[in-house]
Amino acid sequence: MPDMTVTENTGARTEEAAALIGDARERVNTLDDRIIGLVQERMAVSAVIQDARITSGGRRVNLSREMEILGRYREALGKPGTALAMTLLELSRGRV
Ligand SMILES: O=C(O)C(=O)C[C@]1(C(=O)O)C=C[C@@H](O)C=C1
Repeated sequence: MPDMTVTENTGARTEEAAALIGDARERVNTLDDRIIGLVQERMAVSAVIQDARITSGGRRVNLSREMEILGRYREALGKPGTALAMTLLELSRGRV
């Protein structure tokens, strides 16, 4: 009889699978922490660019640059990459 506390948490049906999933979930959590940190770092760098542009008399948004970024993410990750890039842009410059 498998340990139900472990298998309920992971959805696994064997102890072996539950252990593997537990380890892999730790790695996913570590990666997510790093991704969140990188997103926050991206937001801060983007704010520096936007402030410089606005202070110099320009506009917050630069559409041609956004198209370039959307293209990079789409090329690397496909259609969901475009959605991810749009979310990153919204986090970085707010809604337009
Ligand atoms: O690259 C710029 O010029 C930025 O202002 C940064 C950034 C971004 O977060 O990627 C933010 C707003 C612009 O519309 C385009 C891109």
